[in-house]
Amino acid sequence: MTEPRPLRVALLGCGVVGTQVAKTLLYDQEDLSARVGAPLEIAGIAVRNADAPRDIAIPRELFTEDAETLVDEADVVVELMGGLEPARTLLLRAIEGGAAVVTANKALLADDGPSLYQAADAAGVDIHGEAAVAGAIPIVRPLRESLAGDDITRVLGIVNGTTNYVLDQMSSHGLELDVAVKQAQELGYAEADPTADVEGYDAAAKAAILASLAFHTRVRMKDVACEGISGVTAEDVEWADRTGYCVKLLAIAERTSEGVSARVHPALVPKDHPLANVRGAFNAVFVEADAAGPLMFYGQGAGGRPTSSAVLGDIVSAGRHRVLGGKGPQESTYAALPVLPQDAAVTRYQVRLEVADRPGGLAEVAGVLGDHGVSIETVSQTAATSGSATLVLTTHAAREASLAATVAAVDGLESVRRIMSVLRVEG
Ligand SMILES: NC(=O)c1ccc[n+]([C@@H]2O[C@H](COP(=O)([O-])OP(=O)(O)OC[C@H]3O[C@@H](n4cnc5c(N)ncnc54)[C@H](O)[C@@H]3O)[C@@H](O)[C@H]2O)c1
Ligand SMILES: N[C@@H](CCO)C(=O)O
Ligand code: NA
Repeated sequence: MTEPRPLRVALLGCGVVGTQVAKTLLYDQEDLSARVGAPLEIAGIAVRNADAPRDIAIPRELFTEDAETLVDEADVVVELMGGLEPARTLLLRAIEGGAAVVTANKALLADDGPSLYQAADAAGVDIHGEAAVAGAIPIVRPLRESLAGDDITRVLGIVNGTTNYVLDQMSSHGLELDVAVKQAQELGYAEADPTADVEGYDAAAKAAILASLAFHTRVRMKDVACEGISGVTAEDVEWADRTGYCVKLLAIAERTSEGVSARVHPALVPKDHPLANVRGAFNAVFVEADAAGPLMFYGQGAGGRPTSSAVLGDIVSAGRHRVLGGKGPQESTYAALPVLPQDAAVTRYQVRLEVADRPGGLAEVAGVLGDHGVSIETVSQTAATSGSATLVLTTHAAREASLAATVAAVDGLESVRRIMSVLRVEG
């Protein structure tokens, strides 16, 4: 039998994730090749500056500044640069040239996944993006393949390691938000511009990908209602703790009788809920499926080495298809369900107010909620400074739109000095 020809892997980008992928391809080459069924070789690594100082474990001759020529020579192109361009153009070039594509780029997949999937479909090549959602955790493949025979109703997850790390540090060590973000950058969790993490855009891209996979419906980044953690204060985290909750940035994708919705926002999660115990940069994704019931996926959602695990799994998968024939699953959007607007979301809320500590104040607030059809589940009042008190109300499930109108009306009451926070309660 003739020896299969080597598969040439082109890496685009050599940062936190790219460096780890390159090192494993070089040093675990024998095992990876055996799993693929053909020798895997690095064709080259495209970087901005081939002379920049880099990890000495990677031979210098692999670096090139000519990404286009490298793409044209490869069987599998692995994009680890991030950003929309030139990533999109290079991947389309790779696909059109007949190469399989692996990417960790959730921003690109959530913004323009359909063009890439359509191009891959037309060219008959694989496109894989396991690392794009929840880093090392296998979640894309389980949704696309293992659960393809079931109906998913809800996906609820902590999918951004940086913000989970930051909220955890604020809660357990009393750190300020910006100090904790710096640490997350140093640990290799944050995006090149950490605003994408802090403002929830990274989680929103992942929510769009999760919703698309779960509901067989095209959900793009622009469809996801997004609020990050920049408005979460040390006081919010402290009050959450006092009232039995943790603050977590959640990505939620839901199917209702009207359609599908996807949103990202900070939320209060009860301390006894498993999501409350997801610490540091770890991620967790809950999936509720009709027949399977609840499923939980948990693991490291960020960092070079954990993320490289998902990328390498995709490289092996794409390589196997090259050797054995066949190709990975295509995009599935046949259900084409309506994508619902943000104010259709229904959740419970915790509203914290500073009120004048005088008779009738609580009744006035309760009256406004009642007038707006928002029902109160629990209420507690704590005396604060002289003459004022902190009122913490938890509501039963209410529509986002009713709650917004209620909060505006409460703010207008004479007895209310300040709306301290309005946080959704999930889980
Ligand atoms: N770091 C993580 O924990 C993690 C986890 C999951 C997914 N991702 C995704 O993986 C991708 C890479 O992330 P990272 O953390 O390694 O980023 P990084 O910033 O550390 O690395 C990106 C590298 O690509 C290079 N690059 C950018 N544009 C280029 C161009 N035009 N030509 C050549 N090189 C170019 C940069 O110089 C940099 O070295 C991103 O899409 C990110 O969202 C990262
Ligand atoms: N910046 C991302 C990397 C993983 O996608 C995070 O913190 O989760
Ligand atoms: Na993953």
